[in-house]
Amino acid sequence: MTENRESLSSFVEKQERSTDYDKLLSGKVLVAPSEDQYELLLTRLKQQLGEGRGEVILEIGGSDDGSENGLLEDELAAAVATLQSLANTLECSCVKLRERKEIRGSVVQYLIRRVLDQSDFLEIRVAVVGNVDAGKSTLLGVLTHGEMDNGRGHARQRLFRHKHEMESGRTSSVGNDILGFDEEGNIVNKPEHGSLDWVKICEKSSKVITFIDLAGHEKYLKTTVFGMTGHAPDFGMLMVGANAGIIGMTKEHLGLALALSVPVFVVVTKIDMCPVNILQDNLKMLVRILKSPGCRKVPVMVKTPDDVVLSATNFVSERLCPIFQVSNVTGENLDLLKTFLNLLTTRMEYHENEPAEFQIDDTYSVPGVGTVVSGTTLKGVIKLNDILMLGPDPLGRFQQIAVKSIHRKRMAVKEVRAGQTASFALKKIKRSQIRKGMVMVSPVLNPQACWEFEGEILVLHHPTTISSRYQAMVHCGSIRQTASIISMSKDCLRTGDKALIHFRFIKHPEYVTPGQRMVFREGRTKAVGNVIRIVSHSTPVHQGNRSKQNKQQRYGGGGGGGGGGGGQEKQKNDKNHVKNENCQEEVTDAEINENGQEDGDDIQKSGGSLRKGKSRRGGGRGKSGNNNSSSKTALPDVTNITSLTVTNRNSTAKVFCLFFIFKHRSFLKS
Ligand SMILES: Nc1nc2c(ncn2[C@@H]2O[C@H](COP(=O)(O)OP(=O)(O)OP(=O)(O)O)[C@@H](O)[C@H]2O)c(=O)[nH]1
Repeated sequence: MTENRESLSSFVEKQERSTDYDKLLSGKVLVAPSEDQYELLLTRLKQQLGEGRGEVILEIGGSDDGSENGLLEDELAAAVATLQSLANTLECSCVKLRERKEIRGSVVQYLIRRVLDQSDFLEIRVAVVGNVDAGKSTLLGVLTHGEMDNGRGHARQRLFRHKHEMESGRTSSVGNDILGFDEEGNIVNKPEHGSLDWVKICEKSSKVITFIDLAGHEKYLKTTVFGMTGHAPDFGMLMVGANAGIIGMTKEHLGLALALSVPVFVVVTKIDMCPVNILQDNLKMLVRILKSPGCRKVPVMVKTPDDVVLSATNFVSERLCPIFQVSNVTGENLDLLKTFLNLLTTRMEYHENEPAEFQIDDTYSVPGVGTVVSGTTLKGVIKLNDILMLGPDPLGRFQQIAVKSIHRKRMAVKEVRAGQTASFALKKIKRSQIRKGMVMVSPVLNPQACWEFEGEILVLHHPTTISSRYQAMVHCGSIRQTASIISMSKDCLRTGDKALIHFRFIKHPEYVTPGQRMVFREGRTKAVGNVIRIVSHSTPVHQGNRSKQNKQQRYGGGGGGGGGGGGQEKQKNDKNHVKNENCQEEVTDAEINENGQEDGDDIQKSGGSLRKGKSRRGGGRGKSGNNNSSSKTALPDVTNITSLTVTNRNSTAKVFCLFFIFKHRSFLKS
């Protein structure tokens, strides 16, 4: 505990020294400002609110150089009155968070939060990860519904979205749950008959925390990675069961958050049922892992309201890792966690003045409304009736689309800004024409899809070596598609190696932009990096030219750099690719299946493409074959698999013919 305090205070000291501490708003000038000083204070506070997207935490009476060791009682009262007047002028609330005594007097921290109109609120996204049974869904149920758990899965029942989740008690899809805070920091969630009215929550909230509830089981890892990349979380909440400790997927999920530079805080659950010695051992192990050279975090146990404010105000740094110990059954320490969530501020920089960019992470068909897409606005502002370019389709084309209506957390709004998630109802388009990973962007961007791109990646884990022709799943924003390595800046890659890699998507072109973070993954093999360069791709214009164009795209004509292959292989691939173009609906179907039902993780073999998960699961729908064909067809390196399958199919056909002839020999003779 003492060690913990030391690490937190030394971390905070370093942070404060390294940042340009705002003496104006924290200093004595607040006690009795002149008219000019008041104007200056107003301008500075406005600026800080802008930087903090509508809120800021201010400290009065302290300074980093020790020149002001707190304010006397009457000074403090005057300073607080000035701050409150400034807040009122800017239509903000002013809530006291914490007070401490220094040599001379008090140092106080205040939360200044802009009072927004009913249709607006600050949005923070928290991805909830951790091993199966760590208590993720239970904690979210308890936080959002305000009712304790019974230790036997009572609280999580409200959050499950599928019958099989109810039955198995396991989350399999990406879920969204919201927790609203008003300007004073009070929770506004008020369940009525067990369910929450999202619109009411949003209307009453100044800040809404969206929890992206991810699956803990390894077989749903692909969905979990999608949640981390496609839903653009601001923070990661890593859940650890007190009695189980760091087991199963915990390290994998922590590694993923680190790889994607998502700041993580840890919540240790079930402290009510864990013997003290086991809890201590597991905490020691957790701290050791967080401090290890691979993580380089500064773990801090959050035990008091003071710790909460300190860790929340310093959490913008990726290095600090607050640890909470809670019980979903007794409610112990849940208040600390709630206060912490209320104080979280978004870490991402969003560019509202740039042309609009929206990434689609889900599609729906709503009766009476039509096709609806949901996702995150990455840049710009999107307004009702705006015309955007939607794409790329399987041929890499974009089409104009009009925004019919906009919802933020189920609440109808007129516009949505960068950093906010939203759902759009679209005019004149079928759901089957849209898939996850597509984007809607401003026409001024003149968007181009690409088959190939260059990325700089670091291999975090691979049991052997990665070489050209290796295939794995690329996760990049909400894009999730297998890509093959065309060439690399090194002959082969092992764990820890970094290289510049030329990738090629195997199914259809995608919209990727330089600088985007990406994960390249196959089972537990994982590499992370950034998109460096797009290898441009000329979009086919005429349907009639499809087959020729595709041939060109696949073999370098359209984008250059495609792998070689014999003439026969080319023909085979080309034929199969034409089939691919028509598989849009099937792709969408498969995606729905992944999100909604059992989500078998794609397991792909090096140099081949054996999609275990999908083919196993997709059988029921009778469409899985196409998935196989699309992966088989795309690249020369998988032709061995293709010919193998074809041979197998031929031999099956031969056996069937022989059986048929044998069975009906008498009839055939006659
Ligand atoms: N005693 C006790 N039980 C808890 C606590 N938190 C969760 N549980 C129980 O632990 C079990 C597993 O909780 P879940 O919330 O389903 O775990 P999960 O991490 O969401 O699991 P997946 O959805 O499969 O990833 C349930 O039976 C909960 O009632 C806690 O703080 N104390």
